[in-house]
Amino acid sequence: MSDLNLIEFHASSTPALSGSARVPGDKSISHRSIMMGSIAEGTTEVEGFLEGEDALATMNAFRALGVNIEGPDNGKVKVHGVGMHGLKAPRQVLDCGNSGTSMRLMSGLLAGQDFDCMLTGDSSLGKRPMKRVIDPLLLMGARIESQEGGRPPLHIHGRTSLKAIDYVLPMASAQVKSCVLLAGLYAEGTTTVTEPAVTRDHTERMLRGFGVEVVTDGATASVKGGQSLKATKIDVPSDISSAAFFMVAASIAPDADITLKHVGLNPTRTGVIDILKLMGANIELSNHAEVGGEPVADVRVRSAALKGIEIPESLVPLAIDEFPVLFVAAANATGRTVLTGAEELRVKESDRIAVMAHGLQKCGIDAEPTEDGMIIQGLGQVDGLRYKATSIESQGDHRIAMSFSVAAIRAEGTMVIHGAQTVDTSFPGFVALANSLGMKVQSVRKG
Ligand SMILES: O=C(O)C1=C[C@@H](OP(=O)(O)O)[C@@H](O)[C@H](O)C1
Ligand SMILES: C=C(OP(=O)(O)O)C(=O)O
Repeated sequence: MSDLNLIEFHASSTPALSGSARVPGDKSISHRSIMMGSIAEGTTEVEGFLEGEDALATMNAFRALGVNIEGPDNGKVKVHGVGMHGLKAPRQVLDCGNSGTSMRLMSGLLAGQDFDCMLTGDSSLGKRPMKRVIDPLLLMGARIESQEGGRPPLHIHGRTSLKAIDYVLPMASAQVKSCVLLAGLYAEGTTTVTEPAVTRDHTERMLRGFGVEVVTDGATASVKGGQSLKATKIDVPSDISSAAFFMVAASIAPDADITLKHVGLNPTRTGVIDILKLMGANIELSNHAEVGGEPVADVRVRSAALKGIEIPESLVPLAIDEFPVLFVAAANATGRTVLTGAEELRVKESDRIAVMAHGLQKCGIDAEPTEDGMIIQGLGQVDGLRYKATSIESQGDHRIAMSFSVAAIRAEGTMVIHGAQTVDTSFPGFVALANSLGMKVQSVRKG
């Protein structure tokens, strides 16, 4: 489905953005609420669950594993946990759709079950590397078969005797860290993961919320096998990765003042705010609170004269999903923006370096892809429209479709974005919300 052109976005420029909005729930936390709720004892109640295709793929997979899950109903979900050893062999292949998080985290959780299962996904997921989770799981004693080069589908053979490992992650990946920690719950001994740079820590936080002891010490997280999870309540904050589109939109629009409500501000996710502030963005936080172990706040963003910067590499994993839209910010900044140390962008739903550079070049922007990043010569704060609108292929990647909808704010003409149905993976209702803030995005059904 991801390769088809079922929906086109027609996006055009707008001078002003105003109002306030609450973007949907955090995708990473929504996935984890289903996974941990399923293996917990008791009923976990979730609020603010993201009803996007990725999180729904995780939900359907756990239903196929015998878990009774009620909802989603306006973001409310009830997961009737079956306990650590209550999952059942699925009768069908588990379809992870477009979602790397589903496949990588579920691999860890399923490696220690006493049944076999198959994990598959769409054509975008079919190209993504799974060797990064297979390698540590094999070290733990799991039995997993994959396609050539460690690609999906994955065949996970039941194995109830995993052994704990001390694993140093070869790349900064919260998905791999989480996969190993979830497998560690089923292993004999204490499993330790060390990361080369700070990555999102929702798994560690949520495991603690379910009563599991997770020991963290600097770059290392450890979990002892054989612990059980106790059901809890989870309030999912708004997804900062979805809010990021409007942070950039309001920064580059000539006359903008918007507020994004109840945004998750876990410090392992706030790189986008730090980077935009370094570029000169006008961002203010208020109403700080904590929900279910995760910090949240309202984020007010006003127009600003952005300037190009060298993005500090330490911020890369903390903003990993926001680079497509940060490239749009850079295109509208004065001077050169340089991103390095971001080779992980090449193995997301699309090669986000190649696809974004190509699209920006089609708009007439000087964007030079490098092996691990991009160099963008921003067009700066000239009045009026900055570059030309063009036609963009989403390449099965929601963040590409939404980033070019934002780029249209400063483009001359109508940006036509093909295959835009992919935004439903992470941001159902994107078009309505964007238009409510003053953006001009039309969703056109094809065929
Ligand atoms: O753990 C998670 O929920 C995620 C981790 C990141 O992936 P990597 O672990 O591959 O960096 C991110 O890109 C993805 O959208 C969600
Ligand atoms: C990379 C992403 O997700 P996933 O890896 O779960 O497909 C994303 O949402 O940008």
